[in-house]
Amino acid sequence: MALTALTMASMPRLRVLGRLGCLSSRGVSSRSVAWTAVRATKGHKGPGSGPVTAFKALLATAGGLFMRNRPASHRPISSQELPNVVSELRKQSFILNVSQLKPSPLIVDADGEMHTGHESAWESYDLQLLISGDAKHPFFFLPLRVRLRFGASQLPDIRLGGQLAFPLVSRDRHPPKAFWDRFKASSVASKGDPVVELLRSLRLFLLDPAEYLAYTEGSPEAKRLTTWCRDVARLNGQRLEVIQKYGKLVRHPELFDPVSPLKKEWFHEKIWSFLNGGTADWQDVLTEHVPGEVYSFPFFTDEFCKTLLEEIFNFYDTGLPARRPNSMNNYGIILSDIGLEPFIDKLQELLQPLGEGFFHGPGSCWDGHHCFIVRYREGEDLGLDMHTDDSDVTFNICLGLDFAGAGLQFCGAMGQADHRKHSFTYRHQKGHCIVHLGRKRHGADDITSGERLNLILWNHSSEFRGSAEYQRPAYLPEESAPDLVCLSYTHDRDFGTFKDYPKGKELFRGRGWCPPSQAEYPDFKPETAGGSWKSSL
Ligand SMILES: O=C(O)CCC(=O)C(=O)O
Ligand SMILES: [Fe+2]
Repeated sequence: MALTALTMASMPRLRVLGRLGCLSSRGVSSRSVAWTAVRATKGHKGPGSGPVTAFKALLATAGGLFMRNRPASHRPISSQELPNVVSELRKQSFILNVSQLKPSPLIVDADGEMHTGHESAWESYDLQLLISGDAKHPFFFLPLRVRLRFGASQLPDIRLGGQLAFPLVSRDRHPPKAFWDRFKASSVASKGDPVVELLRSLRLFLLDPAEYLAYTEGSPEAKRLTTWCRDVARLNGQRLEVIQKYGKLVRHPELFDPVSPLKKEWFHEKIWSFLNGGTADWQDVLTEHVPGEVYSFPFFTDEFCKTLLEEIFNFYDTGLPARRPNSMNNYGIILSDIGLEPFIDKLQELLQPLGEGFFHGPGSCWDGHHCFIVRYREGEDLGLDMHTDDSDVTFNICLGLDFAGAGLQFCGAMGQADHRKHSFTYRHQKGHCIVHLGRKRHGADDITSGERLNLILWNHSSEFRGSAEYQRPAYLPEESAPDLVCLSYTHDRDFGTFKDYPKGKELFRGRGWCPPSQAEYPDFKPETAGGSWKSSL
């Protein structure tokens, strides 16, 4: 009862979050959106108010199910039925975990506008599940995260989490039309509990799409599917071989368990309590460095940093091959490539309320991630050029070791007039996490001594990526020449106008794209082919 009352009382504030989120797709920067959203709750002095309440509301479950009435033709699963659906799902042995039902934090409509579940035409609720794979399957051997969204249509919308290593599943994470057609045509759709049957069928489809879809042998669809399955198996082959080999050599097996929850003792007490419904004010737990844009907080304990580093060094010692996290990083490793995908899933789930609270839109409904270790030391990578991340929201956690230098420089957000204006320098501290939007320009100064390893978690939201804000972002002209610290030799067209290229990076000259021509500042001068513009005078 108390939970329902609290949730209901907080809903007008949630609507504020949502509406501002929509405005942002019409040009108001998401930075003012997130900050206003948090600030909007501040002046209100009544009980159960303030940012913590806003967070709690976001965390709250839909125990009370305050759905609006719908016309009968549009209510195949009524609000009264939803709790039964959830309890049926909880009884299924192939479903390893079922979350609480909660109002959809973000809905992107056909025009790309963003809404909350409470603003959409039909109230909408989300449920997260973990469905089991098959230990002997060539690629579906780890459990898979699935999000069900119950809304206006007869069956819930489905989005798949994880690595998307499945044939026929597109980048927006929806099962293909062929799956839905087959399911609706099959007799199981009308038997038993339709949602349980839907998930059972989804699992069968993911395990063996050819068998499930039963295309006529030799037909064009059957041939296309065979090729697709072969490509997926080939692309995943080496990754899975490494995971299986490393599975026998791991140092800390508890990190690899797909189902057991994260342990409280791995995390700093305050952030653990805050993320798990504690009563602390967010300002007591987080430091806001750039209003609405960059926050940090103590996250992993020193002991857990040590545990993670032991695992990482243990992997390096095996000599097993590892893909590099991205083109700018030569010594890191991708954590899902060594079998830590379930650990990252759990980390992402733990951190989701922070994304939702601070970055409505890019911080909502995360269903994908790219998580990796970056490593800097003498003779290897020393620092990282200015860049934006291919992430909606990034968490960056320092694991150690001892080092000096390595300031993390922040500039503006891509597409904003201050994109290349310096905003803040962060000093990494062991166990602390810094969080920012992926589109915020940042880069790491060179390490001057010692060795640094950080865990970087890039979060992706396929829901947000369907929005106009993501698909058709505004790109405003820069107001004036960039700050020197914000220049990127990899990306900028005027790097050589202001600076000499670092040794070994000269090949980037003339390859930059930033700023695009329509966003040049007054008196913009692109670099010349041979050297800096100044030296060619
Ligand atoms: O080294 C750092 O702290 C920053 C790393 C980073 O921004 C990245 O890998 O995308
Ligand atoms: Fe980055």
